[in-house]
Amino acid sequence: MPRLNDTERQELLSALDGWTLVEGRDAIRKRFVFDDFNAAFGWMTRVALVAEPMNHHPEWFNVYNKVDVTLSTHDANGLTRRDVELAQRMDQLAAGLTKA
Ligand SMILES: C[C@H](O)[C@H](O)[C@H]1CNC2=NC(N)=NC(=O)C2=N1
Repeated sequence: MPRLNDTERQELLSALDGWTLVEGRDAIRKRFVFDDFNAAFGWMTRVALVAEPMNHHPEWFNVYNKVDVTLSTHDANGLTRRDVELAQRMDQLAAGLTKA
């Protein structure tokens, strides 16, 4: 899986909602804030069930109602379409559950 080229970065990454580039690494990140731990962990569980068959796994850190997610493709040492796909699936699964 090739890393995103400059054109793809401009098109695909700018279309993502709330994801930002990580400094010093070719990766994107987003903080999801839920009502409580149950909502956060329920979402993480649903994401896990989507990520596993994609064979694409998030780096994430959860405290109570917050989940900090970093996406990058380790095999490519940077961002690929797989990261964009997983980011979109995460956003879909979080729709209506996250706080501003
Ligand atoms: C061997 C296995 O296919 C790889 O380690 C998979 C698993 N999950 C992965 N997840 C992510 N985020 N990037 C990868 O390159 C990756 N590779």
